[in-house]
Amino acid sequence: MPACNGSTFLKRIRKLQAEVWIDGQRINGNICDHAAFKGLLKSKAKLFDLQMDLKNSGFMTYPSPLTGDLVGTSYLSPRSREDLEKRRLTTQEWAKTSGSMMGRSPDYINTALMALGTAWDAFQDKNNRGKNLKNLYEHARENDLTFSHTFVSPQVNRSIGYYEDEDEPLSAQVIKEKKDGLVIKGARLLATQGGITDELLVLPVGGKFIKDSFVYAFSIPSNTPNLKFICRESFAYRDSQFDHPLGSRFEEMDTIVVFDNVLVPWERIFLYNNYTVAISMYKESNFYPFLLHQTAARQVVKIEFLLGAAQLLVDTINIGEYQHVQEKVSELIIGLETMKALLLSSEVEAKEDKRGTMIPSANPLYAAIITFSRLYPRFTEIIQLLGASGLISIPTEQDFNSTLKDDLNHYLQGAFCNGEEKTKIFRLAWDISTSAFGGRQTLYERFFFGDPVRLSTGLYNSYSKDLAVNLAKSLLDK
Ligand SMILES: Cc1cc2nc3c(=O)[nH]c(=O)nc-3n(C[C@H](O)[C@H](O)[C@H](O)COP(=O)(O)OP(=O)(O)OC[C@H]3O[C@@H](n4cnc5c(N)ncnc54)[C@H](O)[C@@H]3O)c2cc1C
Repeated sequence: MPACNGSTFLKRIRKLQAEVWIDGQRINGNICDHAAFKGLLKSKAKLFDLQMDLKNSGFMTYPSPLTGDLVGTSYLSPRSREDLEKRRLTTQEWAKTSGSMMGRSPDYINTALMALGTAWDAFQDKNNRGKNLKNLYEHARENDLTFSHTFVSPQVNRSIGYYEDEDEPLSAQVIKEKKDGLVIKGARLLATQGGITDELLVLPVGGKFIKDSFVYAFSIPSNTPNLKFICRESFAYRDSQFDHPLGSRFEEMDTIVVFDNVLVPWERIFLYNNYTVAISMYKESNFYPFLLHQTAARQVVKIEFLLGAAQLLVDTINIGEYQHVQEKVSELIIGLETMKALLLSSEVEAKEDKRGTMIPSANPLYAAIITFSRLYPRFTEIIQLLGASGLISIPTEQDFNSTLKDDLNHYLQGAFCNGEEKTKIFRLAWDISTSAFGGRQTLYERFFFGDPVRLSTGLYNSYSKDLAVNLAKSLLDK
């Protein structure tokens, strides 16, 4: 089955029956109907329907190089700037359905698989691990699979000198080699959407003190025996779209992943005990530029959404004449235009690599992700500063369906609308900026791509500063 629609996707997830725990209980039955997941899964299903919509078929799908059947563009290995544009448009078309509140729409990890799978030869060894990766990429693309992923070890002790040396494994590690595969025991953080995607992609954790038993990468079905996903508290705590316009539809859930002696078949492993590959794999596959290109495309839509929400607040209580309000909204406009410029510049400066893959330029994309991790918390703050107490005077749908309706419509009216219309807008702004769902979004945009401090260090170390230094030097003695 190539590119699929929403109902095929939901059928697969329903059948999966992965071991997912929430509030101390293992989920039995249809996870697609569970209060914590049903909103998100319905929203994800709509993404698949959108890609199958004929009016989008020009850019959201392309003919598979294996079969000629249409497959999803997020799997497209770009050969030209036009391909990069197609990838960007696909991401943005999906992002618009949620105002980019679904950070893990399937295109995120599909992009990772595309990058790794295109460079499969770099993983090839006498055990055919590169071929395993190629098979994984093709299998995912041809079946339109969805993935969650993990590459962070438990946050136990992050000091520079810490070296895990416990009898009982903490970070997931290889504890046994068997005839049919590797046995993994221990935990990994933090798989967003863990247990509700077809597969879990497990990538090596970074760090200087990496042990042999940590040098592995594989993908396994989410329902692999002894693989547990432990959920945090759900932020989809009300069904009502009026009450929780975002949380009720786009709450993605984050999970701790526990490998309780999980057997990973050899054919699923594309890296094991090979430091050379572990160190070079991200650079060799252009993993980061591709993931950042998807990320920046999504984040552009997110700022646009926040800008729209901020302007709705301004209009609703008619505060647009104040200069500081104009300045605050302008901050969003400047952020949007900056992110758009960085994204497009990554495409203009794209270059072909030795495999003929068109690689977006990394520097503008690093600048974008680091900038965005600072902008986003400021933008949610601006929404709070503009909305003020209106963000908390937000009665529920039930209130508006009760005898209170007339009072609420009258006393909560806005400059040009009744109380119910105003509450709808302010509930949206509250769910962006102030609810538990909104708080998690802010944390997500700060950290999901890694610690922004260390990302800046990476940029400092990789950025060629010679031209700038020479320019400064040239002016020293004039
Ligand atoms: C909502 C959310 C969803 C996420 N989803 C996923 C997912 O699906 N898959 C996944 O793999 N990961 C996911 N992550 C995890 C993300 O990759 C990490 O948050 C990120 O890499 C930072 O690691 P950490 O959280 O362990 O923070 P830590 O590394 O523990 O950092 C904590 C603090 O210590 C400082 N610090 C620690 N070590 C150093 C150092 N060496 N140098 C300088 N400062 C240091 C940091 O700057 C920070 O202030 C998610 C995170 C969030 C918040």
